[in-house]
Amino acid sequence: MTAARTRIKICGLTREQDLDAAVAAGADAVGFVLWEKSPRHVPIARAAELASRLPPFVTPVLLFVNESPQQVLACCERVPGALVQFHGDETPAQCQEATGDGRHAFLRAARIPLDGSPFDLVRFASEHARAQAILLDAHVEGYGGAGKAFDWSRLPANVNAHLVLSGGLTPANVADGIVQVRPRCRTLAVDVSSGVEAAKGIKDPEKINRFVAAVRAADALLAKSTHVQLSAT
Ligand SMILES: O=C(O)c1ccccc1N[C@@H]1O[C@H](COP(=O)(O)O)[C@@H](O)[C@H]1O
Repeated sequence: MTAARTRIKICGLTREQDLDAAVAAGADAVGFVLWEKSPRHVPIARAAELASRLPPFVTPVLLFVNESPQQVLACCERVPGALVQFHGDETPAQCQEATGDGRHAFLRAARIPLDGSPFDLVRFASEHARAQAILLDAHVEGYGGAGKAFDWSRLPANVNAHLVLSGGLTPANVADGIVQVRPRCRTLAVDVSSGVEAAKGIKDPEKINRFVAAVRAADALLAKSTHVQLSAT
């Protein structure tokens, strides 16, 4: 399946005006970083307050790094309809326990080496088969949100999973990322934090708009090429 609309997640929100800008631009999901060591950290009460502004069909995502299952579950109770993002070293069993045995859907981040050393994504996706999607980020110190892109061309040709491409995406490179990664997976979403910021935790509405426009342009390009391929058969 290559012609579906690319879903968009804007992550690391800390302010009402940034959340509103993401929604107005057409984001499908917005992320709140609950890991205390992040410069974008928000306490759960603040995440819940921001999430309460969301209109229907925009999903709040709660990002954790190696958090206890009890705490993850308690946070999910505070944000109805939240999707969980595990961005640390969580095992499949820990993800399962922390989401109440499947009560809450979750994304599992795969951290792809930047130095070209091998990473078995097909195996990782199969080990984390209960994840709604596998989120791809660059392997960086501090777990994520570093604005670093890995080499997309090294991904396997066929990953039987829904993927979320992240790590160093910007309005300038996201279309290339979509064109390279979409054909390799079941469906593709993109996730951005640093690339639409004015400063850490502070988003730039103009960058958000340009990011969303670039995603839509890539979608249009792919739809056109799929149409050309279908007409030729
Ligand atoms: O945003 C953070 O500070 C963060 C901290 C720890 C783990 C993940 C974090 N952010 C996520 O990292 C990816 C890539 O972000 P970027 O666009 O390269 O800045 C994305 O999923 C963020 O949600």
